[in-house]
Amino acid sequence: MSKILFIINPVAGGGKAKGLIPLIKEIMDKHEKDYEIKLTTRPKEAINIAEDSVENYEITVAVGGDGTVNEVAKGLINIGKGTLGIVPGGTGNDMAKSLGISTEPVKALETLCRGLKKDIDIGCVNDSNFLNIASVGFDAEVVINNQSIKTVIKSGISYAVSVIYTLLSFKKKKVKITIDDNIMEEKIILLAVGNGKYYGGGMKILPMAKVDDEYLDICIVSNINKLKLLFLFPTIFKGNHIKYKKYVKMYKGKTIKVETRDKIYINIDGEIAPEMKEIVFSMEDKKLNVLCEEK
Ligand SMILES: Nc1ncnc2c1ncn2[C@@H]1O[C@H](COP(=O)(O)OP(=O)(O)OP(=O)(O)O)[C@@H](O)[C@H]1O
Repeated sequence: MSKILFIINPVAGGGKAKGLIPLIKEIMDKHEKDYEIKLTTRPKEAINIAEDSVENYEITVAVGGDGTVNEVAKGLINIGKGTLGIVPGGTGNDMAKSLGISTEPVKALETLCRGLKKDIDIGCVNDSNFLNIASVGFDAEVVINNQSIKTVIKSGISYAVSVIYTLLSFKKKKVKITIDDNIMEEKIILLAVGNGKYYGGGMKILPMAKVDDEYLDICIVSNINKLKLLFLFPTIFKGNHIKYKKYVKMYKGKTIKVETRDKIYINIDGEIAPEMKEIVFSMEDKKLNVLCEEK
């Protein structure tokens, strides 16, 4: 029988992940699973726990939000072994959504017990890996602005305030984009590249993306004024922005290069990387094995 390790981030979702411990025990005992639970004590510790666990546990489950999933995945990718499971317990659970894993903990735990696995693609952006989405432009600045805004506004409204603030202060970025052999010059609002569909807490920015198709999906938003952007923004939640072809262009590719003289930041699975002038998105040769809802 596969041994399962649950790595729980006790602060994820404001304590929601930690509150799932009784449910995890109940469902694992019901299915007579051989499992263990470990709690992280500090940021990034999940990477080391995952690295150390692969020899003894076939399945390592991240219980938390996207930050916890990324850390556990990083540990497994570093060692090149093991299977990742996810029980969503964070405020943002975009990776789970991109994999079709339910954000309802009972369903997510049943998915684990069913044991369906698939190998998913691993994205690469300069020297970093990403599983879900890496992006430049508007949304990266929203994340940066939200870091200071949320110190003043401590509720969920801080993100909406940050979107409006960024909309007012944002300057379009002049970039040269090369998607495989296709070169274009654009003044972009944003460019998102990914394996998964969802980011930013449930926005379906790449509706056609498949985590295992060995292609990166690309969304470029350009040629749009701020007022129209304000109306376009809510359509991203359901993936309807792709209908507005004058402003939103969708591509698939293997290698995407972005060059600019402007100041741009990258949002890599929700973490902001320092400013860069040249960004190359590509696909790793290796894959990550995950427990999922369907093959
Ligand atoms: N014991 C701990 N104490 C404090 N921080 C921790 C601990 N364990 C993990 N972390 C950090 O908590 C952060 C948030 O985790 P995660 O994204 O899973 O939760 P979240 O509630 O969805 O967060 P967010 O509000 O950022 O979306 C991660 O950056 C992780 O490194």
